[in-house]
Amino acid sequence: MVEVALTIAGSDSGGGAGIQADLRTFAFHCVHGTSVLTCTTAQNTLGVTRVDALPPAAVAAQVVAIVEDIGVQAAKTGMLLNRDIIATVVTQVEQWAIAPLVVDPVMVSRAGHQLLADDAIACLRDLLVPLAAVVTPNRYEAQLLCGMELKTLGDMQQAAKLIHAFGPRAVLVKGGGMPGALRGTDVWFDGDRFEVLQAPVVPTRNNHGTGCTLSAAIAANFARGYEPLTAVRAAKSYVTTALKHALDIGRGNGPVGHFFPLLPNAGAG
Ligand SMILES: Nc1ncnc2c1ncn2[C@@H]1O[C@H](COP(=O)(O)OP(=O)(O)O)[C@@H](O)[C@H]1O
Ligand SMILES: Cc1ncc(COP(=O)(O)O)c(N)n1
Repeated sequence: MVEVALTIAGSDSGGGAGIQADLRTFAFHCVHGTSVLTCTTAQNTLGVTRVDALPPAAVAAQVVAIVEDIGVQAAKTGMLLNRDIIATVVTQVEQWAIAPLVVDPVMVSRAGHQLLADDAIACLRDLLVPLAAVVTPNRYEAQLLCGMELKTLGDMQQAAKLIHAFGPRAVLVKGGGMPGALRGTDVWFDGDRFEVLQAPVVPTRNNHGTGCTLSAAIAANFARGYEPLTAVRAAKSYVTTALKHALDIGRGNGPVGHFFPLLPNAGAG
């Protein structure tokens, strides 16, 4: 049997993050990737210059086309942009019982461009996050979701607990935006136990798409039947290796190297 995963996310014209990173990650994990596009971004390694939303009806129609015919074993959400798209995604996820769902609460790009409207944060938190098997905020997203500043490992743990209270089955607070050694450290909380997932810090500026890749890898591992924490550990290990083989392209933050074993001249970036 071929496992199928779904990504509901935005397009990154530069190919480093968003739908493009998700589909490469699914392919690496030998999972068939289906995709629901929410918006296009004109984007490269330096930043985002334009964002265009798809009509909510177009988002809904893509979901229907996939689930009515193909079916999915797991899904993830990425950039959802605005309240109308979030509401549409919530309706579709509930109607078709799409699960397990990984929610990557994408809000700001690596280069600081806002990817989610201010008035959509509460909507994401109250309507979509409770449907998640795992929600994966980075430092800034965690701060916006729970209203506290994250500076230490203890802060990451407290934030994970606060975000868990919004209703997801588990929370992974990611450390890519944290200072020092915490940069490679993520905190898992499932309501029962905390786990600190540590990886050595990879010294590269080519880190575009790390969060998208991580959440897509978790979804791919879910599609393959992994238990949640096992899926997350394997996904983190994949992202660390992909970061080590990041691509030194463009003048800004290059993308992680999704197909590192196949790269003839894979460098550390
Ligand atoms: N320089 C780095 N070295 C090692 N791991 C990293 C580094 N930067 C990010 N990560 C890891 O990549 C994953 C994505 O995290 P993060 O970069 O915070 O997400 P986002 O792209 O959403 O901001 C996490 O597992 C994080 O620990
Ligand atoms: C379409 C899209 N989705 C998500 C991100 C976040 O990715 P990153 O945090 O690596 O910039 C992005 N930049 N663009």
